[in-house]
Amino acid sequence: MSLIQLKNVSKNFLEGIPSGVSDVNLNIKQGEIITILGESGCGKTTLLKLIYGYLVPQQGEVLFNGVKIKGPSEKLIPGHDEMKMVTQEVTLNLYAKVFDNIASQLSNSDLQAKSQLTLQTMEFLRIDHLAEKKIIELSGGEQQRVAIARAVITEPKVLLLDEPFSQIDSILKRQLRDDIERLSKFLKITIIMVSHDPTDGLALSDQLLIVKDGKIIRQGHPREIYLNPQKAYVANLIGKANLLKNFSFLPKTDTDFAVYPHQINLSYENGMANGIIKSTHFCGAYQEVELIVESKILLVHDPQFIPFTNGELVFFDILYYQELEH
Ligand SMILES: Nc1ncnc2c1ncn2[C@@H]1O[C@H](COP(=O)(O)OP(=O)(O)OP(=O)(O)O)[C@@H](O)[C@H]1O
Repeated sequence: MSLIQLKNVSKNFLEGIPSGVSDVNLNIKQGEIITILGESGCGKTTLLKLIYGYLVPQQGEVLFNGVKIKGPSEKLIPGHDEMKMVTQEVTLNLYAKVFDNIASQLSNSDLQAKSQLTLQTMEFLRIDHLAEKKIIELSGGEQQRVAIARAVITEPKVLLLDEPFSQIDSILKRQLRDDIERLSKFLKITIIMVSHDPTDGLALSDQLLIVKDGKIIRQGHPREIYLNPQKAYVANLIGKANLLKNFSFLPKTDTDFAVYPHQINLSYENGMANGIIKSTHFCGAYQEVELIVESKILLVHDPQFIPFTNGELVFFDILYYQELEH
């Protein structure tokens, strides 16, 4: 059975103009990690707030364990009791210590147990060394972990994270990804997060939800969606894919194709077609090359770091591509 169900849920902020989300159907099982992906303004945060009970749908219903979720006007403190939401805004007490910020979520009925659980939670999120520091003295990434610790100390069934990776560098990202996985695995918390960076979602999630213009247009395992994106929007969102349409080197067909930048091979010697180098940028594991082909730009990831010069003629081969649906 689903832990959370959205049935034909719509929330429109502006009458007559599409905004928010419309006609969303969704089932989330306990213990899953879900990532909501989509371009800016497509309705990701609105979806999260509807699940939490911060917003009330104009149509349809949101159920938790089969029971309709109450909206903010029906509750003293808005938000479902068995869920916790961590947003990008700092909701911590900036001038209080880390320990106190986290412990404040627990009652004072057993002070020893309160202290012990706070310590355990800090250890789990690897912030115990920060216990005596004030929030204002922490980096954005450290504050993020404190906010998560504060959210999970009361053992919610669901943790909603709005852009958890937005403030942190790539090393901390790995650690936070690992923490999120451990929260899901060991504490069995269902995690629903919003991200604009597809790599976070691809690495972590049991399910990706791809949102466009307020609608879930695709839902499934990251691997399945990556290998068969079906739509240009999806392919571009999750892998910066090039849309292959009306190129002379393609077979004459009505079908459009998407090709990820690493699926194009560049060479000076030969290839299926040629193009002109527009730019190259070093990106660490590869160089990102913009290639002008028949007046359009193809984005290519070249792991060989061929020392191309702008304006040069080069050949390319497409190693593999994905067929798109109409
Ligand atoms: N309180 C509100 N009043 C009016 N319009 C709103 C409100 N909240 C959101 N919207 C509009 O609804 C749409 C979806 O907003 P939402 O914040 O859910 O998008 P998002 O996908 O999370 O965007 P981003 O990635 O930029 O945070 C946007 O067009 C936004 O302007």
